Amino acid sequence: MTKKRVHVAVGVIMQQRKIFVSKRSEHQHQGGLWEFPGGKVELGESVTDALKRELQEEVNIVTHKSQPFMLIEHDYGDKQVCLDIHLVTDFSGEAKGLEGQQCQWVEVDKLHTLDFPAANQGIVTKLQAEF
Ligand SMILES: Nc1nc2c([nH]c(=O)n2[C@H]2C[C@H](O)[C@@H](COP(=O)(O)OP(=O)(O)OP(=O)(O)O)O2)c(=O)[nH]1
Ligand SMILES: [Mg+2]
Repeated sequence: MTKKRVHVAVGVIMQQRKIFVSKRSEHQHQGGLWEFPGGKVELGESVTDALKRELQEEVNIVTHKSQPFMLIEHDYGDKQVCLDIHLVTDFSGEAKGLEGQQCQWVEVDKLHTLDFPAANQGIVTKLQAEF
């Protein structure tokens, strides 16, 4: 059986050494864990466009500037993900959860204290090494 493989645009929204994270709802894949907002890249859509669309839909911000940060391939067993992670360095609007999800700004130094999906370990390590 071929496993589902999804390409996900993920945004690390950073402002003054703090990063905006949201909690995945219990019924979602990897539910109840913290995440960097984002979602699936749709057919025919660029990663940048997907990122912009997802961040607007999920956390209310309009992305003005983003740059590629890292790419992570991870196999959860039931699902294979390719996380296309981008740093969002310029945006407008107040970041807040538009889908009822819990959200918070967290200091880079404290990221490791939150529970993230396994695929995110590398992101946390790289962010703490670089910022
Ligand atoms: N957005 C996001 N997804 C992550 C992270 N880490 C991680 O393993 N994932 C996985 C969980 C999901 O399997 C997948 C993202 O799918 P999603 O549920 O956000 O997709 P979506 O926003 O398009 O939502 P939907 O179509 O399912 O309603 O990537 C992360 O930091 N952020
Ligand atoms: Mg999403």
